[in-house]
Amino acid sequence: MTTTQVTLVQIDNYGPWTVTPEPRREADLQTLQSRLYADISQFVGNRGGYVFFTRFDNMIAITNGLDLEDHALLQESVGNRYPVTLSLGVSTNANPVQALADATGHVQDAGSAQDKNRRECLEGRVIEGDERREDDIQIAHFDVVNATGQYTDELNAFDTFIEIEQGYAELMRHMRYSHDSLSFFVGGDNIIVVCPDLTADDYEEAIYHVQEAVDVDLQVGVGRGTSAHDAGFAAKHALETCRADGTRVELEWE
Ligand SMILES: Nc1nc2c(ncn2[C@@H]2O[C@H](COP(=O)(O)OP(=O)(O)OP(=O)(O)O)[C@@H](O)[C@H]2O)c(=O)[nH]1
Repeated sequence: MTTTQVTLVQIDNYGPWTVTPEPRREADLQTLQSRLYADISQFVGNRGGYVFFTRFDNMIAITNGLDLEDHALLQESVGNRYPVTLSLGVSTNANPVQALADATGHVQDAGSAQDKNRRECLEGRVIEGDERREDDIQIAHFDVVNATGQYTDELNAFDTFIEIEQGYAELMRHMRYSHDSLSFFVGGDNIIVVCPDLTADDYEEAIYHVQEAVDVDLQVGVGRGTSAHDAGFAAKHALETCRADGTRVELEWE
């Protein structure tokens, strides 16, 4: 059974900061947000985790393998180098949506996202080292079948973007409400989904749903592992099997 450890990363009091003493240049905010994301991705990734940029002011990380000291070090390092600070909430659950809900609750209980007195809160619990198992994380790596031939080489870049985003929007809602899973667009035509113990039939059903709803054709490789990296890497290999064999769903462990 999966045990996903999820960390909500929230920039403290960011909204007011972006307009104090007057609105800041948008390009500077975009640069700050993408550099901060890159730094957090490197920190978490070096420890086997994944972080997804989501809204940039709130990011969601899969942190199996990171303990509370790691989280505190991330806060200290960002606080030393950026004009903003981070609050972190951590939780674990077999259901990734529930883990994220609990992690979010920890941060919300510490104060509003726009409370100037809430800074660098770190709340929650992590999986202890001796409780870690090989099937703690299940990750599905989806991509659009032949996105290059269907869209990239055919449509203008914005119309391609609309098609890919439509597929993402439909998949993310379906996986959230029908399969307790968290889906994240990661670039190109790729979507990484953090799942509980789903079966091949569940993935077939999701692909069929997206096809019917928005006419976007997906394939998926699924992997398991102790960390997000292990599971995600196995998922990438399974996706290569889809590409080689022309199949739509491949589970790395079957
Ligand atoms: N984040 C991420 N992006 C990827 C990955 N693989 C491919 N991409 C992106 O997806 C785009 C399209 O590449 P592919 O998915 O290989 O191309 P395709 O035309 O859909 O071909 P098939 O997937 O073989 O059907 C690339 O330009 C990259 O931006 C990956 O593992 N991770």
